[in-house]
Amino acid sequence: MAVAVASLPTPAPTPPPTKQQELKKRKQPQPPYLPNRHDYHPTHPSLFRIEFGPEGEEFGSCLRAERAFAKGEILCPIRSTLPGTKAYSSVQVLPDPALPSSSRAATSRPTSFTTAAPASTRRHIELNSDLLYVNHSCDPNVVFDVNGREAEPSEQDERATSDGRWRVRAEKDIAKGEILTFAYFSTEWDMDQPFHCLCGTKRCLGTIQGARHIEQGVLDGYFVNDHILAMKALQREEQEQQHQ
Ligand SMILES: C[S@@+](CC[C@H](N)C(=O)[O-])C[C@H]1O[C@@H](n2cnc3c(N)ncnc32)[C@H](O)[C@@H]1O
Repeated sequence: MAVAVASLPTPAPTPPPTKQQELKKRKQPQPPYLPNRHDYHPTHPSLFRIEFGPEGEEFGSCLRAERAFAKGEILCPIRSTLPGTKAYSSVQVLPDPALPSSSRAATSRPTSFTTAAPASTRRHIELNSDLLYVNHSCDPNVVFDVNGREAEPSEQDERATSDGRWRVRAEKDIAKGEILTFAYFSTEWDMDQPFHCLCGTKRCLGTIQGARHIEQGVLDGYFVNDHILAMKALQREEQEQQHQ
């Protein structure tokens, strides 16, 4: 039976979705490392473990320290990573192609999580471990130092300190049970999925979009990786040229 359209109440206009709602609706690509909360085997059991958020709540999980760490201590090398593409789950380790072609500059960008780019040319990597669950904070307690090169898989010592190898380092004294956080803009130039930061610290910068959107003076207060510093220098040069 046909419904008389004129008899239907006029629907209230629907407000346009907020950016946050848009992001939530967007289908997330699945990172290669996705632990099963019901059968979880920590990748670094003596160092940290995932605290899973409420089931069904996207991004509600975090990583907690399993023991105390002293400021400056290496928590672990970053190794056994996989090639990635720009995504909420990946970490940028080389500059963007349009930006300075330093000796570490990459070739073309990988197009999927599993694209087999040689390690020396990967611009984004998937951590492929519980480190994926380190949230962002504007006052972080660890740094992801991805200067140099990936730590060797053969390194047996979880806390190897060899220079020039990627590692996670304590930025402050960390107590057992503390949530581990790093500043995402210390690795990311222009993030795939900006988000409204909920770190709740006095230093909170609000929306986190990557280093491209942060003043150098603010970045000066943080550990920032070389590829970000290089891109920041080029950005300044370009801005100066535009003002001439
Ligand atoms: C690599 S995941 C980190 C783990 C994530 N919490 C989870 O449960 O899968 C990165 C995403 O976590 C969320 N996130 C991380 N730090 C955050 C923060 N300080 N405030 C709000 N959301 C955050 C964002 O959605 C971000 O895109």
